[in-house]
Amino acid sequence: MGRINILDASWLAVESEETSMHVGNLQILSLPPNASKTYLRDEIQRLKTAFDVVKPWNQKLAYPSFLGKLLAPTWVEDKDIDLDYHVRHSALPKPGGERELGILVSRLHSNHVDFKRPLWEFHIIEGLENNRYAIYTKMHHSLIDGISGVRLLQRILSTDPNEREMLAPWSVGPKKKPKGVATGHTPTIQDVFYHAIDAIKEQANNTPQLVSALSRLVLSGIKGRDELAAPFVGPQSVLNMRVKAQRRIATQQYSLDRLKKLAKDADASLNDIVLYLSGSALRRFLLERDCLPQQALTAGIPVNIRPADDDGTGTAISFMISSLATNVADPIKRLETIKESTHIAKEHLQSLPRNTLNQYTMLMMSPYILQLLTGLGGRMRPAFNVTISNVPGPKETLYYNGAKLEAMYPISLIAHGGALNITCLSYGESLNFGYTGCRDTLPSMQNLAVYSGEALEELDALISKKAKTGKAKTRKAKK
Ligand SMILES: CCCCC/C=C\C/C=C\CCCCCCCC(=O)SCCNC(=O)CCNC(=O)[C@H](O)C(C)(C)COP(=O)(O)OP(=O)(O)OC[C@H]1O[C@@H](n2cnc3c(N)ncnc32)[C@H](O)[C@@H]1OP(=O)(O)O
Ligand SMILES: CCCCCCCCCCCCCCCCO
Repeated sequence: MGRINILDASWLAVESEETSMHVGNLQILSLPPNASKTYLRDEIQRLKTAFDVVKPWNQKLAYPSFLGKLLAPTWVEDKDIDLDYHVRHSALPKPGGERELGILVSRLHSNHVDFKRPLWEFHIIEGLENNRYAIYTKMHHSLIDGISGVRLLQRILSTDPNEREMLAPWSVGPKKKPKGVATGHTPTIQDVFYHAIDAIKEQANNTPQLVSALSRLVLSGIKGRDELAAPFVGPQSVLNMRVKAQRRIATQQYSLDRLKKLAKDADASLNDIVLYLSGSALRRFLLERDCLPQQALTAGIPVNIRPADDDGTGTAISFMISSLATNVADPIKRLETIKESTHIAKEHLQSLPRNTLNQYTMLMMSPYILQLLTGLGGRMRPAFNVTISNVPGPKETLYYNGAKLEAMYPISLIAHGGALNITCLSYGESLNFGYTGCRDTLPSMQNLAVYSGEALEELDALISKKAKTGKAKTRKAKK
């Protein structure tokens, strides 16, 4: 892997005692038919003694020199990885339901990874009712994002329920690269300089487009000149103070087909529906606490900028910003406002050439990164009020050594000035929401999940009614 890219380096830079920058994945599996009593213990033993450990699982950080430390660390291979440390076995207290699992995973997600070792942990959790168990995997965001995570997962798991003797997750290599493609190398000090020079050269070549896109963002923020939601224009809210180290997680599952049908009927994108459900739940949640800002909350939405054929690691995301229309009481008008806002944000992002997206992202996010580095995060206007991320996951049912993957939920990160992250990840027929929040800011965060379910019922009913009224009017007009 060697040189670390600027986006990945940013996640490392803003890591702090209160803001760990790892992400996670919670999977629920059913035990294979006829699993022995020692199935999980045996499985863990097998995983801990895996012979090969490949990227990204064997990568640890190194600071090649004093100068390297100033610029960025590099990735080196840990040739003596201690799997007994990384692979953990836990059990749930009775009755071993979703509640007990949520409490345990909230605690596991609150702990930092060890920065002297490869930046991941793998937990097998037994004692989940109805013959099931769970896997919680944690990895630093500098090594993985939602899209690379899904691609990795698809290589590890199988669509064949009868496949056995499967490799440990950390032994599954990337797909073979075509000949002639450069692979990672041991980093040298020159790499650090070349990295900086490349970045400056690339930036100079693309300056006109970048300046134009950033000016539009800045002007829309200052003058409210167009409907493009800009960073640092969202209102202050209880979600945008400083956060503490402990996390709380909540989950929610919906039928993907139901949401897609609703999106079609409402002439919206699936992502608009995700934003609508999250914004509507937040509106109700904050209204009940008498702290809904008058101005609409904004969402920071990670956008995948990874090429379709890339199965590498690290981060390849940009951000767009959309209004959540939390100041609009009428549900249909709220959805229309969100649709308009995401339409403009997408068109803005698409106006940029692909090779400028990393620089654009860094320039857009750097004031926030600076806030975080200088301790001002959560003490000034937030970059956006809440992060809402939508990750397309595997469509097929997946298995590991005969154990069926029943469900999986994304668990993400938060930072000062943004106490809540909502990420959804599809799997098969379902869209699975993971809420990650600051434990102290959001004591009743599960309500957000409940309210988003109720917002869905309400919108479903309104859109069906609208469709029926429309049809009735057409029939009448025909007569
Ligand atoms: C046992 C071994 C264990 C090992 C575990 C190893 C690794 C862990 C595994 C997984 C890790 C997950 C960890 C989660 C970490 C979270 C951290 C992050 O969040 S990083 C940021 C990630 N986010 C992204 O990269 C964003 C990606 N999304 C996009 O870019 C989106 O496209 C969008 C910009 C948000 C929205 O785009 P658009 O407006 O164009 O979307 P539409 O709604 O119009 O959709 C277009 C098209 O796609 C379909 N769609 C949309 N969303 C989904 C979805 N979630 N699932 C399925 N399909 C989806 C939609 O229906 C449209 O389709 P069609 O055109 O056919 O109608
Ligand atoms: C890709 C740019 C890197 C930005 C670096 C750190 C800023 C921290 C912001 C945290 C809020 C965003 C969380 C998004 C998580 C999903 O990717």
